[in-house]
Amino acid sequence: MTAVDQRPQGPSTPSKTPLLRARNLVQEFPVRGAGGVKGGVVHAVSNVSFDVYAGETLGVVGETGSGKSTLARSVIQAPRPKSGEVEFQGTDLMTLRRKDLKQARRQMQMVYQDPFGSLNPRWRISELVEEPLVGYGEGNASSRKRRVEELLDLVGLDPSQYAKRRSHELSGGQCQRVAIARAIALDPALVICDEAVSSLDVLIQAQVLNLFEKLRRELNLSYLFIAHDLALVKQVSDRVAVMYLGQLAEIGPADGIYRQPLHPYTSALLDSIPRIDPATGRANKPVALAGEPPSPVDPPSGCRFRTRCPRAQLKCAEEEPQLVELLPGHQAACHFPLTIPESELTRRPAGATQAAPDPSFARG
Ligand SMILES: Nc1ncnc2c1ncn2[C@@H]1O[C@H](COP(=O)(O)OP(=O)(O)OP(=O)(O)O)[C@@H](O)[C@H]1O
Repeated sequence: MTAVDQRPQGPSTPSKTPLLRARNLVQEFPVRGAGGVKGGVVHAVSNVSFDVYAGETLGVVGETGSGKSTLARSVIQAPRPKSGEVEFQGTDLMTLRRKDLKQARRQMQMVYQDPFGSLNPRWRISELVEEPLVGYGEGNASSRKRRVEELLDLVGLDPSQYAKRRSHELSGGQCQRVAIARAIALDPALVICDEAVSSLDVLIQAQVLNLFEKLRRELNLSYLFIAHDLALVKQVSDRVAVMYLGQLAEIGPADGIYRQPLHPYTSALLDSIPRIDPATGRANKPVALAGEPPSPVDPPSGCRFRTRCPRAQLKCAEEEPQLVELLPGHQAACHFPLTIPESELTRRPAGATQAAPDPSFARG
């Protein structure tokens, strides 16, 4: 993968040094066959590189099983990736010892999908929010009590009403606010949201997304925001990374990705959701993405998307496409990217043409 500068462009550029720098991340899991016999590996994340800048939200989208959660867990080294580089606030996480990793993890917190499952039902809300502070030896009982009240206020839960309750007395949205209070308790720089609003209904989703945005402004947070819902990711992200079968298909400014997708996979994903074309203002007719992703145990040679790609040619089976910057700050890994207007073109990958595709090469 070409390690080009992924700095976000334009006036919203929050900072020039990446807060998080991931390069060529690889994560694989052994597969057990019948009787526990070793049977190959799941290529869950293969050579993924990206940056997250201070104050920005990088959205990560892709079908189920594309490796989004594994990518997030690889970043926080849980478990450590098989290979690659992860640099956070200038520190190489891959070589840190357990004790130092714990310190680094103060600054990188996760919010998960299941708001109920992530909270111990026997504990009071105040104890749940206090737990990370206790775990890192922060303050004393009275300073922690004040901090817990401040945190509950920050996430929109009145401490006098909620501190003494338990999670089963709260709604899904309120539980997710508690999970967010826990995540920000130690003043992190990065919060990784793994489908953090996916289980909430639309109205509550909007409220929790507003909360994320408010916290980003007030606490100068950065987010790695993982979701399979493209519309939702667009709403919150400065930039978006599109994953397919463990690899990045495309990464770029959110507006660019949605207005001018370069990778046929991104385009197919966008076609599969009801949306308004920003250029024409017209609603599309959603078209389901054909076929199933191939097995990550035995991914296709060359481009992993070629078996479902209407533009595939022989080259796609023979050569793995590298991420190449085709528009400012906008990269795609495709030998035959979608047409780019001449006026917007920055650089074409060597040998790529816009020739008519031959789908007969789209074989598994
Ligand atoms: N611990 C594990 N052991 C074996 N395989 C795993 C493990 N964790 C993930 N995988 C596999 O790795 C691939 C990527 O999974 P991952 O959960 O990262 O995808 P995802 O994009 O987050 O999917 P979803 O949207 O469904 O959460 C899948 O094929 C999954 O089955």
